Amino acid sequence: MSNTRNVNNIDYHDKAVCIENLTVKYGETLAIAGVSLNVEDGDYLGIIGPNGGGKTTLLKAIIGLVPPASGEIVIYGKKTGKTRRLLGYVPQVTALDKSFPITVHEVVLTGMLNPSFTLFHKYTQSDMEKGDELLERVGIYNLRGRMISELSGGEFQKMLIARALAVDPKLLLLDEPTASVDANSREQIFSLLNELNKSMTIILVTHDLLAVSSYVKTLACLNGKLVYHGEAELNEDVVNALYGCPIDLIAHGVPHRVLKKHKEDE
Ligand SMILES: Nc1ncnc2c1ncn2[C@@H]1O[C@H](COP(=O)(O)OP(=O)(O)OP(=O)(O)O)[C@@H](O)[C@H]1O
Repeated sequence: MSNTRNVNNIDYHDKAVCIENLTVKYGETLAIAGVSLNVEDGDYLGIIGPNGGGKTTLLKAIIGLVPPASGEIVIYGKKTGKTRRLLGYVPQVTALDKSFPITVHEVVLTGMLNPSFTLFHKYTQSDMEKGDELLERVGIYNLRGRMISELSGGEFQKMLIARALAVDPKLLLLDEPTASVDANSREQIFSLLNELNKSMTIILVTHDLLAVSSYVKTLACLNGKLVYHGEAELNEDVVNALYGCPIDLIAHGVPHRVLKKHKEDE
């Protein structure tokens, strides 16, 4: 993938994400191995898999936060490192300090900063207005002056989505945006993501298997390597390869048990 057209004559500008044979290590720990994955422009991809399966690592590699040990990633025809203005990122909330003394509006404004900003950066009036518009868009304008320590889980996630939208991304990446949110906020977040998907590609890492069939367009299953990539309806073999145990899923909006019970459960 040294240029934007490979031997198969695929134009990488047409794709949101092209990942070829990606391996990422942390020291001696192999986090993901040999992952190849193409994401179409306009897709809404869900990534699922067990704890430690490499989901967060894959997102971080796409963003350029962790370097590949081998393999290549191209985002809308650009190599990682040159894609900042294309990407919006909603990290796992556990990676953030909720006690930091900052308001909701101020957090959203930080999404507009580029890496060369100084401590004395002054936002313009249009930055301030854009911050307000983004808060309106995610439905929490009324909370603009509130300290982030005083937000519910759902409000916090909506604020992070607003911040990620500050660069007007073509690709929005979210790491478990419905973790620790109530059922009502969960619905609101998925409805917001559906709306956003009309104008941007979305990649969503989730443990929320209920969301998988109901909301996303395509699905990738990661357990160190890519076990499955395709339509958003799982079959027994894939779930078994991923989790190796019975698990509740929603298919066509109807809860059912995808795998047979373990012998000891009977
Ligand atoms: N900073 C790090 N240093 C060392 N090892 C790491 C680091 N981050 C992740 N790992 C390891 O890499 C592997 C993949 O982790 P990763 O967080 O990507 O998985 P995940 O699928 O997102 O897990 P979870 O569902 O629990 O969030 C795990 O073995 C993890 O322990």
